Amino acid sequence: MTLFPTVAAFEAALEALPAADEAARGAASLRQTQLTKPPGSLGRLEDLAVFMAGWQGRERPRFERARAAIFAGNHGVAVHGVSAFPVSVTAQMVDNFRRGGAAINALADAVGLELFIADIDLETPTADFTTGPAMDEAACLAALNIGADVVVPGLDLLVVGEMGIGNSTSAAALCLRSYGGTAAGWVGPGTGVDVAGIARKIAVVEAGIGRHDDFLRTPFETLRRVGGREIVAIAGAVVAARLAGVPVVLDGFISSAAIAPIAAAYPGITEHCIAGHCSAEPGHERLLAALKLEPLLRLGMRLGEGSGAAVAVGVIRSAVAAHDGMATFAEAGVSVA
Ligand SMILES: O=C(O)c1ccc[n+]([C@@H]2O[C@H](COP(=O)([O-])O)[C@@H](O)[C@H]2O)c1
Ligand SMILES: Cc1cc2nc[nH]c2cc1C
Repeated sequence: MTLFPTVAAFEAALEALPAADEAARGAASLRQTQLTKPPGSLGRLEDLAVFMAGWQGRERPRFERARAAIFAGNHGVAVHGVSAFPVSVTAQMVDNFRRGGAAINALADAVGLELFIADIDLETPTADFTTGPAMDEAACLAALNIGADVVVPGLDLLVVGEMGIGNSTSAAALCLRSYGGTAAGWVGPGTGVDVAGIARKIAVVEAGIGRHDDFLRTPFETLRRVGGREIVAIAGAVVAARLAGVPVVLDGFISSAAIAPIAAAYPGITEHCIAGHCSAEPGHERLLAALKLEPLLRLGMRLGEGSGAAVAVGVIRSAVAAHDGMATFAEAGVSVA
């Protein structure tokens, strides 16, 4: 099924984002007060359980089927020497994901996440956005729908992650356009570029935003002109998950930047999202503040590929398990008086 057959369909979805189920949230909050613990003593686990209840629309959220969708794309701006690694690594890492040898394979296994890998036209990198739009409208719509398609019926939680050499430059451009500031404020080492590499990244971000400035008027246009296919797919997956009532765990700087153009125009897009962690990429802290998301974890990770979000899923799983498995005061015969 094509959830977003046209740009207008995508924009209509953004105008009508569904809200959480307040009755389910209320029932879950009440249950939290009845469980055998002092009120509030499970801290953020309590909020997570209520959050999951609200988006799933059930007092006792399920954790039977959780999926990590990892999108991969290649970037034309990589020709400017903005990454510490060659573009060929993107496809090689996708092979590694498929063979089970990457960090995300081990981390997804550890928390019971099924893994879905979508590599998008790796042999045809997006165009260099310093000279023209990264994608045409058809390619951008196709990527949105590749993302939307990962939201299959029956999912209880979706993790979004990415792999794409050069994509931290694209992410910085999306952040600059969405939230202002300076290119230097959003650019960081990514895979580990040196000071000269950071200067090249800043120049590329400035050139890209300068080149497209007048045309970056909608989330779609911003994603199309300075985004990348894996980034657009994440945006499509996050919006599709919202329409399906599936809570989302965002990974690092690039995954979070994928929704920045949408969030700048429609701040409510983050309501069904959890920031799994705050990565070591310096722009991520600033971006999460702009998105008004408090990260679950701060582990100094900067890998991408959904890895930090996968670790955070362990915490969310624990929150749901406590909410579902604990006895109430009445059941346990524990007297509060
Ligand atoms: O998730 C993050 O915050 C993160 C921070 C730095 C790098 N990465 C990963 O590294 C790649 C982007 O870095 P770069 O230097 O190639 O732009 C891409 O494959 C990301 O998954 C990811
Ligand atoms: C090896 C490698 C693995 C990655 N996983 C996500 N981004 C990555 C970038 C590199 C370079």
